[in-house]
Amino acid sequence: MKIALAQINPTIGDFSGNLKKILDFTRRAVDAGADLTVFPELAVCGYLPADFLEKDVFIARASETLAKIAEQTAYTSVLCGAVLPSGVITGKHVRNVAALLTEGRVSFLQQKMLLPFYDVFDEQRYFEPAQQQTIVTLKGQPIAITVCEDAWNDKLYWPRRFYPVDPVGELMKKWPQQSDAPRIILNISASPYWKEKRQVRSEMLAALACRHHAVVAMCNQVGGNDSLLFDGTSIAFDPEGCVIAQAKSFEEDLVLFDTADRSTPCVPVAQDDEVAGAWQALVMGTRDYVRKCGFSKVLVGLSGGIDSALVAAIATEAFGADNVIGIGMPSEFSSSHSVEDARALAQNLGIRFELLAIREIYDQFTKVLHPLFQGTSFGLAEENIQPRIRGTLLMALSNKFGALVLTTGNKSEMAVGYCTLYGDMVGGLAVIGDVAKTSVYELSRYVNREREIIPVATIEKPPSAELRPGQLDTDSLPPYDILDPILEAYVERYESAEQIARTQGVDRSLVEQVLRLVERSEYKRQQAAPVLKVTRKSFGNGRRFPIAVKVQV
Ligand SMILES: Nc1ncnc2c1ncn2[C@@H]1O[C@H](COP(=O)(O)OP(=O)(O)OC[C@H]2O[C@@H]([n+]3cccc(C(=O)O)c3)[C@H](O)[C@@H]2O)[C@@H](O)[C@H]1O
Ligand SMILES: Nc1ncnc2c1ncn2[C@@H]1O[C@H](COP(=O)(O)OP(=O)(O)OP(=O)(O)O)[C@@H](O)[C@H]1O
Ligand SMILES: NC(=O)CC[C@H](N)C(=O)O
Repeated sequence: MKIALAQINPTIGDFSGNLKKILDFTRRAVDAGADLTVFPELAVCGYLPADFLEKDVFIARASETLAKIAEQTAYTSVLCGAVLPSGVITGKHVRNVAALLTEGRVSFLQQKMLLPFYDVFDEQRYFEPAQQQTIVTLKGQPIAITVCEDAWNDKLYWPRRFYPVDPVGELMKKWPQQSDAPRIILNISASPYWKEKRQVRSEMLAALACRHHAVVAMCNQVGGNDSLLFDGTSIAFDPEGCVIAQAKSFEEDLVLFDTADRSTPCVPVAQDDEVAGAWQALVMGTRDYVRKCGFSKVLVGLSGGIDSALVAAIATEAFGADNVIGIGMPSEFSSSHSVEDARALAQNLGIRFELLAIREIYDQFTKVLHPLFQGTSFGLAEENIQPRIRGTLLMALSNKFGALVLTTGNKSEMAVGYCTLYGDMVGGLAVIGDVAKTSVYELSRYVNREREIIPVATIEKPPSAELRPGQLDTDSLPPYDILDPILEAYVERYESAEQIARTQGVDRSLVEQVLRLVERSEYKRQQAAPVLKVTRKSFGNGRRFPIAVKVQV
């Protein structure tokens, strides 16, 4: 049997657009000789529509779309992720299903059994889990069908946690004894990216193929949906765990393999450069967020610093130089180099660069506030007026010209609250909000791999918010090479202060000071723009903490 993995980028709720994509890919797959074309989990409506799943009209449209796909692909067989009413009265009124479409109708449904509920996943909120798994036969070939998490109950992914049931094991027990056809496990997925995820995923699926002596093929969604970035990287393994087909990462793709063909040379799993991967993920996520929200142009405040430089480089790769505008807004505390460095970056990227003066506005603010502020000394209140003026100007430009403002804060700053609410936190998308400052440097060197795009001066100058004379980030924070490992251990791995101090050889009081900053700035993160997720644990709805707390770190 020839199977095609159709790795598509659906838009959540765009039933007609997703239908068109599914029909186009099916036609292309059949033209290439496919007997069965496989689409990702929830391909009909995109992953995850969240509370839209609670609206009857949404489910009705999803059901109608699935019926249209069946009708219009009657000339072949399709396996497609869909959502359907559950028909069971348990309080969860929908099912996450893999629908097999043959001869113009839904001929078989495999409902998802394991509903992930950790990190960014919240499927138990919506879906009715399957009670059982069934082997289906297509053209005389038995097939085991699973939906994403159903194949993930594996210690390679979860060193400490397992579900009590194993859908794949259950399916294999039901495999027809008399059949000498190859064992086939198909998995339709919406498996989001984080660094190293592709490695974990392919090791896990290869292990599954060997354990059950089966061909294992996974078709993954690609594209960005808000914070979630799907890398695609759909893949098929033979029963020895050799790769027999692999789709591209971060773009739509269609790959075919023959389940019985043992002549295909075993290709090694493509080795992924994680810095390049994160770059591609950020470009794709920025492009998809902005375009799926109906924008085509973006604005970035360019300070001459590295964060805004990296965000502008990502935006230029995503939209082309003509659609990115850099705005310089120096204040009296900006270094003389900041405008030169910002201008040099804009020139290297080929983007438009405009300067707006904030000095007079700042003076007006302080004049108006003077009667109330008099007798107090210059401090945070005055400092923060500057980013707030910049934020107001960027939003005015956004309103006038319909370009989305990109937020430039990195994960380290967001972790400790080193950013001004309603100031430099303005914007629709926190492009590098899951990139620690040390990784910002890594990515910037990657941007400059062939020629200097981000000026060397920008990379080499010590980080500074330039809100008061001679200010440096290190006045308030430990150096980033000490800060970032502490933050990673606390934010991503939930290690304790004692554990961090011991394993990193850092003074316990310094660790506690940093952890207190993290806890104290949760209110800022809950008001921040959505963050593109590129690590195992990012800020956003996969990391939920209350604000009004009194906790000991
Ligand atoms: N629990 C809570 N829930 C809701 N709101 C809460 C709150 N606690 C404080 N607040 C509010 O937040 C205010 C304090 O926050 P905010 O006004 O942002 O100001 P704040 O955090 O005090 O100051 C901003 C810090 O970020 C640094 N910064 C600013 C800009 C850029 C960069 C950079 O390097 O990129 C760094 C700056 O040097 C300074 O250290 C309080 O005055 C209060 O109104
Ligand atoms: N002079 C400026 N002109 C334009 N935008 C600015 C200026 N200063 C700050 N910004 C905007 O505010 C963001 C926060 O900048 P800030 O200088 O406080 O430190 P940062 O977080 O280290 O960022 P960067 O590395 O981009 O300077 C910048 O990324 C930029 O988008
Ligand atoms: N959609 C899903 O079931 C995704 C869960 C899976 N463990 C993943 O991260 O890829």
